[in-house]
Amino acid sequence: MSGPSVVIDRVVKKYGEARALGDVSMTAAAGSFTAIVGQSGSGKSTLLKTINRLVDPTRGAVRVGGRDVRKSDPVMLRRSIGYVFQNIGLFPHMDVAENIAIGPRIAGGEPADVAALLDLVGLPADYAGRMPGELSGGEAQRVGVARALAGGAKLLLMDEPFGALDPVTRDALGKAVRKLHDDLGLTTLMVTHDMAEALLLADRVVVMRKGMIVADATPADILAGKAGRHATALVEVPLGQVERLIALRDGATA
Ligand SMILES: Nc1ncnc2c1ncn2[C@@H]1O[C@H](COP(=O)(O)OP(=O)(O)OP(=O)(O)O)[C@@H](O)[C@H]1O
Repeated sequence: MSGPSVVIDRVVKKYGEARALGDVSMTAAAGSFTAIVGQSGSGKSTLLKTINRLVDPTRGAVRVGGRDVRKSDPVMLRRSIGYVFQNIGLFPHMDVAENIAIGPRIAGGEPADVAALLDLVGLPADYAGRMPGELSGGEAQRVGVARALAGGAKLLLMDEPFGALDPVTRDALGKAVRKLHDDLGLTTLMVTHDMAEALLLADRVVVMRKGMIVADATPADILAGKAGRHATALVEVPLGQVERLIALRDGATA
């Protein structure tokens, strides 16, 4: 069974007079991988947080699996939704196993299968006994993903999950998360600043600007320039870099 669909239906979020989201609508199909990109302050994190009720919209509705999230208790809702963010915030005084298992333990549900979860995120079983201070940034993010999935969540929200990592680790972790998404049949929404990462990992890319969605298209359509000028402008940056690198390589080998 795949993860639930997510529907954002004409959502507005105001902080006082400031409008972080203005009449935003989108649908993430069950089992899809959606990337949300856009400049700093465009509303990406706010949009993601309306799904697990860390933010309640001023107007509009959010539905997960067809159910309005306002009908769910926020704590129960968050237990059913995995959430990974930058600098994941592992508990420093607990070892990796305890960090992964904390959600199900507090909820009083089935204990987490720590060994299976470590395997799922590509960490050796003996990492269970390590303390967070003994992990690299990439390893800590892997533990964060394991913790997010420990309660059996089929919906995964990720907010700049690889933001603090070097490009090689970032690429490896991106591929690992995409594989996990496919193997477990998750629905995944990932906020990222990085258009190249979004294009390479997601089925669909949503571009935000000033609290609005200005493009919503497949990577192929965005790369073909069919998704409007804002999306095209964001693609030109990585494509331009690739072209310059290739020219540099060809110049060096000529
Ligand atoms: N709790 C809050 N109180 C007041 N304003 C807020 C709050 N959270 C976000 N904002 C404002 O809402 C707007 C959107 O913020 P948001 O964090 O969603 O953007 P973002 O696209 O995720 O940015 P970044 O990429 O920098 O994380 C910004 O102008 C921000 O200052």
